[in-house]
Amino acid sequence: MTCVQDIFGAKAGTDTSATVLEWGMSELLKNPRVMKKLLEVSDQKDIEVTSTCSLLMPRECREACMIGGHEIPLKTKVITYAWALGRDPKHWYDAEKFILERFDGTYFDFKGNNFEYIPFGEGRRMCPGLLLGLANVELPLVVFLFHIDEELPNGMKPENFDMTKIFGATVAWKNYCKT
Ligand code: HEM
Repeated sequence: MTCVQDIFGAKAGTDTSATVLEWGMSELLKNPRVMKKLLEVSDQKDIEVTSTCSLLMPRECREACMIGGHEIPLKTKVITYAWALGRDPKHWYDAEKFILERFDGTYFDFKGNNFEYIPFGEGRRMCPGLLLGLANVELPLVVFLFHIDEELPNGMKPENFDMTKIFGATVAWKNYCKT
């Protein structure tokens, strides 16, 4: 059962938005092409950015079933690995690259209808904070876009921008404190 502590204390409502925001800003700094394009379109339409930052979604089987040829008994705990789904080359070209245009003209949404991309989970236990989470991310990101210099400081090159990750329930920046 979800409780108030889950929302405000135990990070579901805070770490998630902060993580998406951090990675969104980092990806934009690392990919000047995307940043430039977003700046161009930002006057014309709303900007929508989501990302898979909660990686592991546990479920318990209500009935025995088969998954990928494996028999899964009743009450087995199964964990959906959202990170791997979002990078599966069966569904995504150049999956490791930050290409926002990949969603142009596709039917994908992020509301749990397409299992290839489930940043907010899916089904009855999907994220109840979806709308607040979007606002938490989109508003600061737009402010960031309007105020950021397109170039990195101190002659730093986008290709040297360190994006090393640490995997847990969310993805953290490994070298967060290093400059
Ligand atoms: C961009 C921001 C956010 C992302 C990417 C995100 C993502 C997720 C994901 C993937 C899950 C697991 C869903 C599943 O198991 O199917 C989840 C659950 C949850 N999220 Fe979020 N979330 C975000 C923001 C928020 C906010 C702002 C709140 C509350 C204010 C919130 C509250 C919760 C709660 C309470 C759950 C547990 C739901 C349950 O177990 O029934 N989330 N979130």
